[in-house]
Amino acid sequence: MTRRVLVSPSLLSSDFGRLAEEVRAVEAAGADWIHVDVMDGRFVPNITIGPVVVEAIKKAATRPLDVHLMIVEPEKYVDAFAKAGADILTVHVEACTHLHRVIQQIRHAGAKPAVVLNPATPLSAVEEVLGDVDMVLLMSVNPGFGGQSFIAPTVDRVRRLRAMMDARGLSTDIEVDGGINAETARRVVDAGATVLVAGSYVFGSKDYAAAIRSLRP
Ligand SMILES: O=C(CO)[C@H](O)[C@H](O)COP(=O)(O)O
Ligand SMILES: [Fe+2]
Repeated sequence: MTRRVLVSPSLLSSDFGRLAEEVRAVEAAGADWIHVDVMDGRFVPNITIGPVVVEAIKKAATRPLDVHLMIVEPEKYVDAFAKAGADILTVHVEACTHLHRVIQQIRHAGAKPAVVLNPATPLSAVEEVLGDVDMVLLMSVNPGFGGQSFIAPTVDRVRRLRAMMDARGLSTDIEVDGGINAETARRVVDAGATVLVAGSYVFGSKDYAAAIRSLRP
């Protein structure tokens, strides 16, 4: 089956001093979504941005904002990020004591809920909520930094997650984040991924449009 594949460039590797320009540049280069990495220095050993900056990105963007929350107690901030303009809000299952409740909270706040798994978290952690989310994100690096190498067993995890969805008659998006380039993109798309996050590969290239094009099947 041929599925549509979306590219969501991660602003983590963009020039933060020219954030609005970078957003406009990747959109002109063909980005489908804009991936925004929120880190709190607790869930991951790095700190990035909060709702105020997401609001500024929203003003520059015309494409959906795909906001990846790498924070503890996400339920405290979901409403603020939705209000700031997040279209898709993704929470780590490892950070949620009441995952189902947080998913409901995201939908109630007007955003599309998604859940994300670290590379070592079993797929069974999302099994009970597969019917409640718009997307499942599989991390293909340990979260916290851009520019890391793709963790190869992710390909088989994508394949098994797609089979779990197929068995339930679901065509939910599977996003992959970390170490995505033209070669790893092809492997995860063949396994059933439908959304590709790419930070250093896109923003580290001289030609954003060529980089984005090379990720598509
Ligand atoms: O969530 C992330 C890191 O935690 C980033 O989205 C990811 O690392 C993208 O960067 P790259 O494509 O350079 O690996
Ligand atoms: Fe991310």
